[in-house]
Amino acid sequence: MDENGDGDRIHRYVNGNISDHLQNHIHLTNCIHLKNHVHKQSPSAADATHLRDLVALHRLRRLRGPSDDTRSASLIDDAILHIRGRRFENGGECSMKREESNRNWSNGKSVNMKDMPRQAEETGEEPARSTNSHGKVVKKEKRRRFRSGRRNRPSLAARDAKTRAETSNAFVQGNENDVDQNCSSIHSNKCGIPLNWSSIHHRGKLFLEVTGQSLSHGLSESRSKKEGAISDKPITSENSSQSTKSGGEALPLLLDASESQKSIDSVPWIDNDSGELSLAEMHSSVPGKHQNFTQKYMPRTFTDVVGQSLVVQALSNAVMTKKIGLMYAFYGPHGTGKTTCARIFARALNCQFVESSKPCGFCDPCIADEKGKSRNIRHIGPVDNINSQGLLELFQNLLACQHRSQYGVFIIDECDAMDSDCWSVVLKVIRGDPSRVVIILVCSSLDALPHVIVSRCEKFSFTKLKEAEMVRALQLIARKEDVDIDRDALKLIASRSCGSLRDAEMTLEQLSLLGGEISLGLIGLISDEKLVDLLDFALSADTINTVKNLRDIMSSGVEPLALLSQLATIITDILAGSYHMAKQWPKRKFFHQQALSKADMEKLRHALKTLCESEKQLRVSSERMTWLTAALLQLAPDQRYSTLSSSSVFSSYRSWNGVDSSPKGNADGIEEIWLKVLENIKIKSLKEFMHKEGKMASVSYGAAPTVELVFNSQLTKSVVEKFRSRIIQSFEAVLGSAVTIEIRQWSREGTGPGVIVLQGQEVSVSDDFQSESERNNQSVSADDEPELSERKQRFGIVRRRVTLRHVIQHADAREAATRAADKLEQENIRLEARSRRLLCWKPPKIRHHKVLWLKFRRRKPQGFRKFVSCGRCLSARSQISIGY
Ligand SMILES: Nc1ncnc2c1ncn2[C@@H]1O[C@H](COP(=O)(O)OP(=O)(O)OP(=O)(O)O)[C@@H](O)[C@H]1O
Ligand SMILES: [Zn+2]
Repeated sequence: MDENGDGDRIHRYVNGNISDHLQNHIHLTNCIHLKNHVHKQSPSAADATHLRDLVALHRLRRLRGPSDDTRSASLIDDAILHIRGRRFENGGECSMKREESNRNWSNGKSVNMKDMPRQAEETGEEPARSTNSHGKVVKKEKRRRFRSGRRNRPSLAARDAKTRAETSNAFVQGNENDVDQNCSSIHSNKCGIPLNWSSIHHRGKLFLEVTGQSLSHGLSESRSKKEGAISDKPITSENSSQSTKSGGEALPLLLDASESQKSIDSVPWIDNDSGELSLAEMHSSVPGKHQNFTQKYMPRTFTDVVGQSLVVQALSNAVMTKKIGLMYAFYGPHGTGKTTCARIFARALNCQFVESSKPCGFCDPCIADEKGKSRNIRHIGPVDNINSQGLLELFQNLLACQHRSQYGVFIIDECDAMDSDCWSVVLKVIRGDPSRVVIILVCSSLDALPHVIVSRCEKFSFTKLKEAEMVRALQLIARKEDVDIDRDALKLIASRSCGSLRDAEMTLEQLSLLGGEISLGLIGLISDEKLVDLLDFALSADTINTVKNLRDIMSSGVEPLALLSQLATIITDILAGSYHMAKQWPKRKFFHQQALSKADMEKLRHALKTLCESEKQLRVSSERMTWLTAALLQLAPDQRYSTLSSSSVFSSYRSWNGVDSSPKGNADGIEEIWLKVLENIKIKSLKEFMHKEGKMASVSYGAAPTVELVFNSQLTKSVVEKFRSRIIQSFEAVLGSAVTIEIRQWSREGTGPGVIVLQGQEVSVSDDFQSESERNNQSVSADDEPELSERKQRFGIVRRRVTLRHVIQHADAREAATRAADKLEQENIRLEARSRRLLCWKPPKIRHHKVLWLKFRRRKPQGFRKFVSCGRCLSARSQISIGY
C-alpha cells in the first residue's frame, strides 16, 4: 500500500469523507492496521497520522454511541451495507491471499518487508514464527498479531448468508449488543481483515486513553527476548496467548489478562493432552503439516457428533435454555467423544450466535476458541504432573481473566488421575460457588472420582458407538479422503474398534496408506458370505466340504484365532437377529432360507458354545489349525457320525499330526489307525486279544480327540480296561496328540444309539448320518433285506436292532426261522439278549413252537436259547436286540 495514499485517505476520513479503504477498517484494530500501513517504513509519518487515526476512531465511536441520531445510524448502515457487499465479493480472494501468505511463512521464504505487515494481518499468522528471522518487524507483527487473531475468519459463504441476515436485523432494531455481535461475525474484508464492532467499543476507549504511553514505547528488550524464546516453542494455545501478551502493551485492557496468562503459561502441562492436537493446533496448523483423521474430522458442533444422542440433546438444551450447572462429569470408554463434546459444550456456552444451533463457529468467542486463544476456556491435559498449587493458580487465573459476560470453562481431561489434593482444590472452588464458571471432568469411569465430587456433578455417560454409526462415519471420511474401501471392510473395522470411533478412524487411516482398493482379503479377514458358507457345511455335518473350505480359507493367510472369532461373531449376530442373509441360498443346507427354525437356533447356540470353548484351546496350542478343525467338526448336531464316516477328515487330521495320510483306495482310515495302534502295542497277547475281541468304533475331535473302542463283552472290556494306559500311549503315538479313549461294551444300552460304524468313503456323510439316526430305534423287517445287503456292500460293519419277535413272525417254520437267522448272520446282524425282561415275554401261541427251533450260531446261543425255551413267561413287550 502506498504510504502517502494512506495518509490522504485518513485525511479524508478525518474530514468526514469516509474513504473506501476506511470503510473496510471501521474499528480500532483497523485503525491500527492503517497505522501500520503508514508507519511501517516511516516512523515520522506515524506520529502525524496517529492523531488523525484517533480522531477518526473517536468520531466513529460517537457514531455508534447510545445517543446516535438517525443520521449517524443510517451512516453506519450505509457503511455496513457497503462493507458487506465488498466482503462478499472478495471473500474468495481473501482466503487465497491467506493461503499464499501462509505458504510464504511456512516455507521460511523471505517476505517483502513492505508487504509483510499486511500479509500478517491477512493471514493471522503467528508472529512467534516470524520473530526469529525478522528482527524488528516482530514488534509490529506482534501487536497486530493479537488483532489478526480476531480478524481471521473463515470465509464460508453459508455462514456469511446467515450472518448477513442477522446483521441487518440487528441494525434495524438498533440493538447495540446485537450489532456488536453480528458485525463481529462479518468476515474479513478485501484486505483480509475482518470487521469487528465489539472491538471498537471497549478497546477503542482504552486505546485512546493510553495511546501516548503505548505508542511511544517499543517492546522492552527483556520482553523481546522472552518472546523470542517463546517463538521457539511449538504453536499451542499457550504461546499463542503469550504472543497476545505482546499485543497487550499496545492494548492495556489486556494487561491484567496477559499477566494472568503469563502465570498460566508458566504451567507446562496445560492444554493439549490427548493425542489429538488442540483446536489451536488444528486450525492454525502449518500448511503441509499432516493432520490425522481424528484431528481432521474432530466434530466442531453438536450435530457433527456421531451417536451419543442423549448427551448431545441434553447439552444443547442446557445451552439453549441457559440452565448451566457448575460441574459436569463426562465418562465412558475411550474414543467415544467425551473430550470432543466437552470442547463443543464449552464453546457453545460462550457462543454469541442468537439462534439455537450453538456453537456457530464464526462468532468471536467461537473463533477465539477455535484458534486456541480463548481466555475463557482452559483445557488441562494429562494430569499426571498436576499439583494442587498449579491447579489452584489455574482456577484463579481463569476467574481473573474471564469476561464477565462469558463462562469460564475448565475442562479437566483424564481427571481420574488427579490426586486428592487436587480434588480438594476443585472442591474448594465449587464451594465458593463462582458465577459463570463451568468445570467439566472427563474420565473413563466415575469410580476413581471422590464421591463428594461425583455427587455434585451432572453426569453424562458416553456409550460405545454402534457399529452402524461408525460405519456411516467411516464411509463419510473414506469418501472425503478418496479411500477406496468396501463396506465389508468398513464393517469389520468398526466391529474391531470396540465402539471407539477414534480407533476406527486410526485404522482407516492406516489402511488408506496401502493405496488402491481396500478389501477384507487385504486386511486378512474373511467376508461374511464365506463365513456363512463354512458354518453351513459345518452345521450340516458336511465334513468333507467343511475341511476343504477351511483349508481354502486358511490358505489365504487368516489367523485361526481371528477366524474363530469371526465365526463366533457371525453366529452371535444371527442369534441376535442382526445378521440378515442377503438372499435365499438353495444350495446351502443349514442356512438355505432366511428364517431359521427354533431347532436351528438351538444348534447355533450350541455351536457358539463349542467355539467359545475351543477358543481357550486355540490360545494355548501351537496346533491351532488342528483345534480349529476339531471345533468346526463338532458344530454338527452329531459329530460322531459326521466325523466317523469320512476317512478324508481323518486323513486330514493325521496329515496335520504327521501321520501318513496317503489314501489307500477305499481303505478305511479308522481301520488303518486301529491296525497301527495294535502294531504299536508291545504286549503280543494283548495285541491279539484286542484284535480278536474289539474294534475301534469311532473317533471324534474335541478338547482332545476321543476314540471309542468297543468290545464283545463285559469281560473282555474289563480285561482291556486294565491296559488302558498302554492303549492310550499307542493311540497317542499314532495320532501325535493327546487322546481320550472310551471303552465300551458292544451293543449295551449305554453305547448309544446304534453306533457301530464304519467305512463309507464314497457315501455322503450327512445322508448316511441321517438315515442311520432315523432308523436307529426301529426294528428291521424282513422287507429290509435288500437294503441290508446293499448296506453290507457299503459298510464293513453294521449294527442294528431287530426284535426277536419280528424274526419269529417272519419265520413260518423251523426251517424258515433258521434261514432267517442265517440270513441275518450273513448280513452281519447279531441276535442277542437285551435284557432280563425276555423272561416275561409271551409269544403268541401259534408261533410259540417256532421259537423253539430257532438256532443261533453266534454269540451266547446257549444262554439265549434258555430264555427262549421258557417262552411262556416271555413278555410281548420285550425285545432281543439284533445288531447288524
Ligand atoms: N462420538 C463421536 N463423534 C464424532 N467423532 C468422534 C466421536 N468419538 C470420537 N470421535 C473421534 O475420535 C477423536 C477423539 O475423540 P475424543 O477425544 O472426544 O474421545 P474421548 O472419549 O475423549 O477419548 P479419551 O477418553 O481417550 O480421551 C475425535 O477427534 C473424533 O475424530
Ligand atoms: Zn459462536
